[in-house]
Amino acid sequence: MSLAQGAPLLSRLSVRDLQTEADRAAQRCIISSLNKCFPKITIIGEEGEDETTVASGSIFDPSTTSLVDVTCPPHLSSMAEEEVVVWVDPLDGTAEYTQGLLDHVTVLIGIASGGKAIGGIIHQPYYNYQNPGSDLGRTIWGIVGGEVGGMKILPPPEGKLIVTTTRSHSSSTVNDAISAVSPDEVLRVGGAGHKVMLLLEGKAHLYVFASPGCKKWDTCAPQAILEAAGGILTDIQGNAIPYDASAPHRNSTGVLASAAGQEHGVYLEKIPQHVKDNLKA
Ligand SMILES: Nc1ncnc2c1ncn2[C@@H]1O[C@H](COP(=O)(O)O)[C@@H](O)[C@H]1OP(=O)(O)O
Ligand SMILES: [Mg+2]
Ligand SMILES: [Mg+2]
Ligand SMILES: [Mg+2]
Repeated sequence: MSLAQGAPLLSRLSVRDLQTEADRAAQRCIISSLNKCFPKITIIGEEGEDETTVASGSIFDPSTTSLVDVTCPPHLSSMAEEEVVVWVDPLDGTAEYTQGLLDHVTVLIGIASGGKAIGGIIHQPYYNYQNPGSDLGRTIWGIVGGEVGGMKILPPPEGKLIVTTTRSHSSSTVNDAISAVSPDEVLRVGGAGHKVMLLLEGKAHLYVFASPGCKKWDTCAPQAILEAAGGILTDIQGNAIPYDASAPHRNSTGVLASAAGQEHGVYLEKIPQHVKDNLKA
């Protein structure tokens, strides 16, 4: 089914946390398909486990895609299937999706091993939806220590600082962290996947989110692609985010991500102590 078909069937998990039939159907499709091809991996999806046992009807076969032609970096080539943890966000940017901001929506599949993000896919189903005649949708992927594909990586403009952050989960702590880095421009857009894509496309230098709202399925795929492209994603204290299967789902200490070539450590030092203290693990 298309994502748009799910829009009317909206559930409300909390005032700030929505779920649509599109979230549930996309997760059923992705997890059924991955389970079929890779029965020994651990898959953790945003929308819970009970939804994943029933196949949605459309199952994809990864062996038919061009990704199988990609050379695996040597440090990953001997990994056992059992070591792999896949974090699935079937629809990132649900709030924006329900409001018709379709280009903020992404599908995130993050691959981890040894607690680290090692690979990721960001699918942006509605890319170009406002440009009739252009190809609709795009899929970006990356392997840490290997290649990035599906888009041209561009550097952000020099001589200014553009920060991207949440548009639907703001707070005074979120805003204090942004002010502290003195941005020239702030892009408030939806979705963790979409914001990291702005870093990859050279439209923003930094992604600042001093809030516990993001989860591992929001950051695993974007982090892997960003790192493959030379960028950095940590929590707001500068610590690595753990992606092993027993890690808490919530990124309780926030997110700071920087495009390739940016001084991640310098921006971390600018985040005020009261913001860091508000986001204790
Ligand atoms: N307070 C929150 N409650 C639930 N999900 C959140 C919250 N804050 C962030 N998220 C998730 O992180 C993503 C990025 O946040 P934001 O767009 O606010 O920057 C959101 O699209 C949402 O993912 P999802 O849409 O998959 O539920
Ligand atoms: Mg959600
Ligand atoms: Mg999400
Ligand atoms: Mg989601």
